[in-house]
Amino acid sequence: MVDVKKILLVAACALVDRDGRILLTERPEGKSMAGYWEFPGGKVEEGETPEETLIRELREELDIETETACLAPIAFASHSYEDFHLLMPLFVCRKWKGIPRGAEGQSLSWVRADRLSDYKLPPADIPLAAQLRDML
Ligand SMILES: Nc1nc2c([nH]c(=O)n2[C@@H]2O[C@H](COP(=O)(O)OP(=O)(O)OP(=O)(O)O)[C@@H](O)[C@H]2O)c(=O)[nH]1
Repeated sequence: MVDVKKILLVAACALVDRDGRILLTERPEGKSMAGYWEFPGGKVEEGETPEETLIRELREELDIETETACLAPIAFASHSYEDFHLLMPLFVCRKWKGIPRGAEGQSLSWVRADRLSDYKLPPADIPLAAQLRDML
């Protein structure tokens, strides 16, 4: 039988600060891929656009507010994990209100693009880190 994997649509965001550093968040204990550093974001729920997902996730995860006009799509990941195939548009956001904090207890790190590869990234994110390094 052909192995058909479900496509999982996840929206992710590279928040970029005034010094050009990118925010990574650490996946907490108890979640899949705990200890990996990722871009904030999450699954696109039914009826949401990826931009709406990010506005919601950034509020829930980091306690900051942004808007669609501040989200620029720049790349995507297409990666097969064991249980699903991840399709993940990556947006850049340079403008938001508030100071990002780990509202769900997760650790945060502001990272220069050329240091992203020092972090343990999910396999899907490795090509994205290289693209960000070239683009930012
Ligand atoms: N947010 C985010 N998810 C990523 C990235 N890279 C990557 O492979 N993923 C994967 O995308 C999937 C969906 O992310 P999620 O944050 O909504 O999922 P989760 O495991 O927290 O699910 P849950 O909310 O049901 O507990 C996870 O399997 C996650 O590992 C990334 O850079 N950011």
